[in-house]
Amino acid sequence: MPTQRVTPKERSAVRTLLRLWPYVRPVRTRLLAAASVAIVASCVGLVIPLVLKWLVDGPVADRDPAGVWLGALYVLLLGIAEAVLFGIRRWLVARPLSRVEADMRADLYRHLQRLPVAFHDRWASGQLLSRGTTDLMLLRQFLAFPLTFLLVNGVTIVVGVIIMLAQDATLGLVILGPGIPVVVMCAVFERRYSQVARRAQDQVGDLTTVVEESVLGIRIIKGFGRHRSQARAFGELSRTLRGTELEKARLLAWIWAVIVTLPEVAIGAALVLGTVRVANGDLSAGTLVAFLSIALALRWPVDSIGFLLAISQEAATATDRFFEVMDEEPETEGPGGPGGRSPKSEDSGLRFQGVRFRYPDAPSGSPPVLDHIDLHIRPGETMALVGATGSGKTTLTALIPRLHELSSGRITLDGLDITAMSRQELRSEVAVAFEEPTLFSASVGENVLMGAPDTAGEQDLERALGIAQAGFAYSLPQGTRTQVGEQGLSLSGGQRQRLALARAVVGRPRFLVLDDPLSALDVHTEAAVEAALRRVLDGTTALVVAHRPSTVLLADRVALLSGGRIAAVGTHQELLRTNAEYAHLMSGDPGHGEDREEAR
Ligand SMILES: Nc1ncnc2c1ncn2[C@@H]1O[C@H](COP(=O)(O)OP(=O)(O)OP(=O)(O)O)[C@@H](O)[C@H]1O
Repeated sequence: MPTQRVTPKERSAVRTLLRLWPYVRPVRTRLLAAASVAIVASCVGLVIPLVLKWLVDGPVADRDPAGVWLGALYVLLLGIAEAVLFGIRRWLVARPLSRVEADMRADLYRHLQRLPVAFHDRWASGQLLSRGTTDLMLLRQFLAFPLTFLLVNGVTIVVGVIIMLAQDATLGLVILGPGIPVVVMCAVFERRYSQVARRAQDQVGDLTTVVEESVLGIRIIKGFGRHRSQARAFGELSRTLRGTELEKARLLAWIWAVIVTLPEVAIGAALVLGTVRVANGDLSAGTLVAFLSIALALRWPVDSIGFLLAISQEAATATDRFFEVMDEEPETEGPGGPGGRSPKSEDSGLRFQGVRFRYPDAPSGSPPVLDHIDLHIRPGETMALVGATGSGKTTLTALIPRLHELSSGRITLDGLDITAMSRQELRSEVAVAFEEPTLFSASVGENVLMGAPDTAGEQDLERALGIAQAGFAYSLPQGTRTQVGEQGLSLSGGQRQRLALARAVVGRPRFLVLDDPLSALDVHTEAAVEAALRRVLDGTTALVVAHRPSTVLLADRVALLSGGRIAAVGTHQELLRTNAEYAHLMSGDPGHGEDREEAR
C-alpha cells in the first residue's frame, strides 16, 4: 500500500497550535475560567510562605502559642483553598475538551469522506487511523493540561520571582542567575524534540498500517504461511519506533537534568548566602524561611517546563498531521440543478467525448490509461465493455460516478455534463457495483438499501434481492436483519457479489455501471441473475464490464477497449466475425490479452 509521508516543514509550534483556535473558540470561556482559577490556586500557594514569614518573625520569635495556632490555621485554610480551586479547574475543563476532541474527529471523518479516491489511493489507511485516534487524544490531553499549566506555571514563576525580589533583591538575583542558560537549553531542546516527535508519530501510523493489513489479510498470511515474515516486518517497525521513543526519552532526560540541576544549585547558593546574612543580622530568619519556601514552591512549576514543552511539541506535531489531511482539497461539486441539459436527442443516454485519463500518481511520462475515448450508449441500451486485463475497464467505469476526475474530455448523462451535476444528483442517477463487493458492518437489508433513497422500504429490498438472485438472505439466521460485513456473518464471494448487485439495482437508477458483477457466480446462478437483470436493464442505460461470453450476451452491443482506446463497437456476433482481438478474448485463450497488454 502506498504510504503518504509528508516532509515536515520548519515551523513554529505556537503558530501551528494557533490553528486549533476554531475548535477551541466555542469552549474558550471555560478554558479561560479554568486557567484563571488555576492561577489563583497557584498564587494562593505562594501566600503560604508569607504566612510562614509572619509566623517565624512574629509568634515564634515572641513565643506566643495562640499566635502559632492561628498561623497554622491560616496555612491549613490556604492549603484547602488551593486544593478546592484545582479541583474546580479540572471540573471546568473535562466536559468541553471532550467536545473539542469529538468535534475534531467528526470533522476529520467528514472530510475523509469528501476527499477524492485519488487521495485515498495515495495515503496508507494506518496513517489516517492514527491521525483520527492517537493524535486527537494527544491534542485533548494538551488542551486539558499542558496548555493551561504552561500559562499557570509561567504566571506562578513570574509572581514568585517578584515576591522573592521584593523580600530580598540580592538573594532574588542569585536565584534568577541560571534563568538564561535554562532558556537557551529549552530553545535547543524544543527544536530537536519536534523533529523526533514527528518521526515517532509517523512511525505509529506505519505500525497501525501493518496491523490493519495483517488483520484484513489474515487468510492470505495464514494460507501462504507468511506469519513469520509478517511478524518480522512488524518487529522491525516496532523496534524502529522503540528507538525513536528512546531518543525522545534521552532528550527529555537531558533537559530534565538541566532544568532540575541549575535551580537546585541556585537554591543551595541562596541558602548558604542567606544563612550567612541571617548570622550577620542583615536578614531576618522569617525572610529567609519565606524566601526558601517560595523557591521550593517554584520547583514544580520550573521542573515541569521540560515535559510541558515536550507535550506541546507533540501536540504541535499532531496538529500538523491533522491539518495535513484537512488541508487536502475535497471533491469539487458541480452547481447541480437541471440547467445546462442539452435537449439534442443524439446526446441522450451515456456519452463519452474525447475522454482522456491519467492517474495523478502515475510515473511522469507514462501514457494515459485512457485516451480519445468516444462512446455513446443510447438510452435504455446495455453496452458491454470488454478488454484485456489491465486495459482500463475498471478505470473507465469509475469515471462515470466521478470517483476519479477526467484529465480532459467530457462525460454526459442525457446531455448533461457530469461535472455540472451535484455529487448527490449524479450518484442518485448512477448506481455502481464493483467486482470486489464491499459490505459494511450492518444488516443485509441495510447494506442493500444503502443504494436507495431513504424512503425505500421492504418491497424495494425484496425486489432487489429477487433480481440479484439473493434469496439466500431470507435463510440467514435473522433473515435480512442478519449482521454481515467485518463484524458480522461471513458470506461467500458469490453471496457478497449478489448483495452488491442488489444494492446497485435497488434504487432503480437510470444509469447502471457494473464492473464484472457476476464473476463469482456459478453458471446456473449467473443465468438466473442475467434473466432477471435483462428485465431491469430494459429501461436502464447500462455499462457492464464483461470477461465471459455469458455476461456479454446480456448486452445489446459491445465495446472493445484496447490500447487505452475504444478499438471497436458492435454486436457480439459482429465483433466475433470482424475483430481478431475480440475473438481471442472471448475464446478464453488466457495468454492473448496479456500479450496485447505487454505490446502496448
Ligand atoms: N490508483 C492507481 N494509480 C495508478 N495506476 C493505476 C491505479 N489503478 C489502476 N492503475 C493502472 O491502470 C491500468 C488499468 O487498470 P484497470 O484496473 O482499470 O484495468 P482493468 O481493465 O479493469 O483490469 P482487470 O480486467 O484486470 O480488472 C493498469 O495498468 C493499472 O496498473
